[in-house]
Amino acid sequence: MSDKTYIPEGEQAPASQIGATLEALAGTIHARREAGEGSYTFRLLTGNADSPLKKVVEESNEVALAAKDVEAAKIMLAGLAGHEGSYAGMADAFAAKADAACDHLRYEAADVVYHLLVVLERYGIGIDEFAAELNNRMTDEERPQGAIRLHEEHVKRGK
Ligand SMILES: N=c1c2ncn([C@@H]3O[C@H](COP(=O)(O)OP(=O)(O)OP(=O)(O)O)[C@@H](O)[C@H]3O)c2ncn1[C@@H]1O[C@H](COP(=O)(O)O)[C@@H](O)[C@H]1O
Repeated sequence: MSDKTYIPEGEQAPASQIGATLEALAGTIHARREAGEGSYTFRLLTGNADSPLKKVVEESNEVALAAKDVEAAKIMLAGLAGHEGSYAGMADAFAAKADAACDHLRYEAADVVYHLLVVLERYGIGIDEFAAELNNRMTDEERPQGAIRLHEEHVKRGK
């Protein structure tokens, strides 16, 4: 746990699926600091600083394009509304396109998260400290019990 963060006294840290997944991935990425040139993650962590940053930008762009593909398929589907009987084949095809585009969106989103975690690791920001950043933005009603927080002096409030 980073010394910039804390869990309020008397609260238990929560357990969750996405938490376990992100923690395992962040742990793997951290361990790759010692892996050597054969590891893609090692190369991103130790090579040219621009490489992982470019990947975050590139993969974020892929997320946007994938989402636009979902939108396009949905627009085509909506255009057929009320005429599905006459264009049943087309409606099925656009529905399948939208579904495949959602799969692609999820895939690219995972690429963004992986590369983002690599960037955070490169600059020594652990997964808990990142979680604390998100937790600090939540209202007391939204935030899970025991969620880790940032100490006040590390809270940034934007420019
Ligand atoms: N989660 C990932 C992960 N996600 C994406 N990538 C890599 O990121 C790169 C993305 O490159 P590309 O731009 O070619 O993207 P693409 O996905 O092929 O296609 P597009 O995004 O262009 O559509 C590929 O080389 C992927 O293998 C990842 N590489 C590693 N991991 C995790 O990190 C661990 C350690 O990896 P290594 O260091 O390579 O052993 C792995 O076991 C995984 O758990």
